[in-house]
Amino acid sequence: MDDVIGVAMVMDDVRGSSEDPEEPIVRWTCQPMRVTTYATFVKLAGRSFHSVMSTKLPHFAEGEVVKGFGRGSKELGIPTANYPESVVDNLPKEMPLGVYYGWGSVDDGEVYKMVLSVGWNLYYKNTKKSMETYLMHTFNEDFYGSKLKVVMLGYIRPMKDFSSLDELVKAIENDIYVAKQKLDQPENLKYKTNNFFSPSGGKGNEEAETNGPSHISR
Ligand SMILES: Cc1cc2nc3c(=O)[nH]c(=O)nc-3n(C[C@H](O)[C@H](O)[C@H](O)COP(=O)(O)O)c2cc1C
Ligand SMILES: Nc1ncnc2c1ncn2[C@@H]1O[C@H](COP(=O)(O)OP(=O)(O)O)[C@@H](O)[C@H]1O
Repeated sequence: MDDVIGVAMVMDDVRGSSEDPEEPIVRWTCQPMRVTTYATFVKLAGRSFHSVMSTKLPHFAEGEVVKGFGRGSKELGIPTANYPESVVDNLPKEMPLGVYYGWGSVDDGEVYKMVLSVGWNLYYKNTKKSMETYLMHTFNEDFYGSKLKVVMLGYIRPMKDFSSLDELVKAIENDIYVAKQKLDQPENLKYKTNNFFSPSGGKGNEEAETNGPSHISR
């Protein structure tokens, strides 16, 4: 097997297989992966992630803003507008959980830069998947019940479990910094004026046709 140089991390369920009460319930093990060169391994791993992203982004979503867990503004100083389950359920299953950047608008108003998390909020041990958007604008009041439109354009990082709230806030602040830079790039800037954000409500796909498939959840 001299052509096996890749290693895949595999999660094993080891419940009941050990006398040791300290033994974790699951254990990560390394298993060989058959590839001929290191370059192929890197290419395959990178390509599978990239190919998912390039077929799923841009992702256009639209829905009513609903109440979340009431922790965003109070604890973090970063309010996040939550989508209802119907919109979350419409996300393509293959789309990785994590933090995305893009553009967003409320009730067909101005279009702002945004960061959005998709996941289970590991820090809070949530059991329900959520989609939470922070729009980079200071609003005079809450907008529960309003229509939130977003286009997700790029992926920043996976969701993480932090040991303190301070670390979570710092990570989100860094996401905002990254998003601001990315969204100023011409290939992302052009989505700010996409027909999707007009009151007549294009699907967003018109512009995306040149960039590959896109998906909308309403
Ligand atoms: C850009 C961004 C990144 C986030 N990253 C994480 C993360 O890595 N881990 C995590 O547990 N929660 C993360 N969150 C979710 C926050 O924990 C969440 O916004 C907070 O729990 C408020 O929830 P609520 O608005 O439903 O009350 C992120 C949220 C945003 C907007
Ligand atoms: N810049 C903003 N981005 C997102 N939501 C905002 C913003 N400013 C005000 N809000 C309001 O704050 C709400 C989120 O507050 P938050 O404390 O996270 O509560 P919840 O847990 O109910 O989502 C949003 O639903 C929205 O009405």
